[in-house]
Amino acid sequence: MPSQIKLAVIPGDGIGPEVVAEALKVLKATGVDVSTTEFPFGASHYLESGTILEDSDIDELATHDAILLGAVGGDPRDPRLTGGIIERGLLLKLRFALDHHVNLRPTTIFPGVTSPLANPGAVDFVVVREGTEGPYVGNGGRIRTGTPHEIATEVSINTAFGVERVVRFAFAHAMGRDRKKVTLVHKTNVLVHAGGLWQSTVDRVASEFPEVEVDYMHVDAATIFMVTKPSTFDVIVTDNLFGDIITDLAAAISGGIGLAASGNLNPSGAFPSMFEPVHGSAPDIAGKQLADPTAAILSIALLLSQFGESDAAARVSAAVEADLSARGTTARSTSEIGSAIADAVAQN
Ligand SMILES: NC(=O)C1=CN([C@@H]2O[C@H](COP(=O)(O)OP(=O)(O)OC[C@H]3O[C@@H](n4cnc5c(N)ncnc54)[C@H](O)[C@@H]3O)[C@@H](O)[C@H]2O)C=CC1
Ligand SMILES: CC(C)CC(=O)C(=O)O
Ligand SMILES: [Mg+2]
Repeated sequence: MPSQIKLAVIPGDGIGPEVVAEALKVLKATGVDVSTTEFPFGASHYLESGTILEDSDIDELATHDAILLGAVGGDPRDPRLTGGIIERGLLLKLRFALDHHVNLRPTTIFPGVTSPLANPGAVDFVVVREGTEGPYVGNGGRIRTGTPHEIATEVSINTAFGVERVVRFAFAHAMGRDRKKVTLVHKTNVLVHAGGLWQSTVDRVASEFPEVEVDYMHVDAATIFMVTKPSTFDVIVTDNLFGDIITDLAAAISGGIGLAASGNLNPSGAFPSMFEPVHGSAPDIAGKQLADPTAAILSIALLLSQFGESDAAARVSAAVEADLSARGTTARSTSEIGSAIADAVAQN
């Protein structure tokens, strides 16, 4: 573990800078020795400079111990930003280049938080989403464009190597949890090729983890059980696309997208891991101090845990829990929430 954590900070677009500012307040309040370097990448930087993320930028980011990212994605009405040019050229490019093959997304209902579910029961699961493969790799194309016979493909990539390493991570992660259960979420009844690889990999890896209970659920059914009986899940392992979709649902059932933290992990440590809220740049509320910074702040707790700073991580989580319990109905700005949590961390 480094004596000082060198953190690269990419505030990004929309509410990204607003929530990152609060996350950094809280990080500072922990007293952990962290140096921060801010990078301007995002939609505005692209519109000003014409570049999104150069290879040299990645090299520079890779000299850091970790990355904190707010969110990226510019004004959806701007024709220069269509096709997710920033999301793909910045966020996905970074995840791929820095080999963030584990996208860890914990889901829990904190005390005092109201879930929209009628009977939430116990909600405490973590989604282990594959982060470097699936249909997000850009393997596709369009032919006969502009004709009624246009063909578009978006081919999902699933390698034995890529699937096995994330499945292994999920089982190892389950071993550190009370319930020790892994559920593969996929669509093996239709996506038989990719699904077959995922299922056979889970079966093989499972034999090395006899203490772990293994389950399978089709992704459509998983969306039912996440709402009707979320206690079904402990560790979910799934591909990049399904993981993206079900973690927004997971965020919603646990009290809101503004509470959902994530880590894009490179477990080998060869590259810096990247911590970010699950949400996007939320252009509908950007610039108004309406965003909940809790997800970004909880991403700091994940970051601190990753660096063995378990005491500081626990102080951040405890301060968030206390703040959530006391929220009531009084509206507070992004900055007011961040300052309250930072003050609580500093006092503990
Ligand atoms: N990791 C990233 O950088 C991500 C970027 N995006 C990008 O963000 C842009 C907007 O995407 P959307 O699909 O609208 O998803 P979004 O997550 O930005 O917003 C969905 C809804 O949740 C609300 N919301 C999001 N974060 C919130 C917070 N912290 N507090 C309170 N409310 C919050 C928004 O106001 C909006 O109503 C797009 O350009 C998209 O591609 C989307 C998801 C992840
Ligand atoms: C914007 C996408 C590239 C990513 C996303 O929605 C996510 O990682 O949750
Ligand atoms: Mg998403």
